[in-house]
Amino acid sequence: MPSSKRTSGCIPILVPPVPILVPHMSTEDSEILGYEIPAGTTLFVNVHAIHRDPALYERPLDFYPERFLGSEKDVHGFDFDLLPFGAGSRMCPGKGLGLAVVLYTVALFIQTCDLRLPENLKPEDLTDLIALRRNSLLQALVNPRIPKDLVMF
Ligand code: HEM
Repeated sequence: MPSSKRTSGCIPILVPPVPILVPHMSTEDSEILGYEIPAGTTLFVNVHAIHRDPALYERPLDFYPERFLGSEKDVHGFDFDLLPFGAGSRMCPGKGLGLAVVLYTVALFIQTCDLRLPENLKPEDLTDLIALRRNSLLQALVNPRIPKDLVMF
């Protein structure tokens, strides 16, 4: 599997950090789903809605990263149903750095800490928390399991 195909599952798609892409402008007259879009129209792409569309994703609201195992979809702007970094000439120029930082941070946490839920939370509550809905705080008990002088955060 080429390395570019391995990154899709790392990115939270349920609540994309940029839910509506930066404004794009159509450069020519076009028609999308029966809507006429004249050249020069300012367009807002609602990635938040695309990533929750049950026509595109089975069980879209579930935290279910395995959905990408064996999938050919990637986050590099060619699959228009998976656009955490946008697409085209205005696509996120920090994509490589963003992917590396997310991967590094998650790997560091898993390698160096035991993560547990507080007693008042059950694993099934985790879906809401991982989805980072605005009204719920992410709560976790974090215990370093390497010597304190090696902890870098
Ligand atoms: C996981 C991390 C990140 C995500 C999910 C993300 C997502 C996005 C998205 C969706 C856009 C709009 C693209 C479009 O409209 O087609 C964007 C634009 C942009 N991002 Fe990121 N980004 C991330 C990290 C970064 C980093 C690390 C940098 C800089 C070091 C960065 C700099 C920018 C800039 C400058 C734009 C505007 C590009 C333009 O308008 O031409 N991003 N980002």
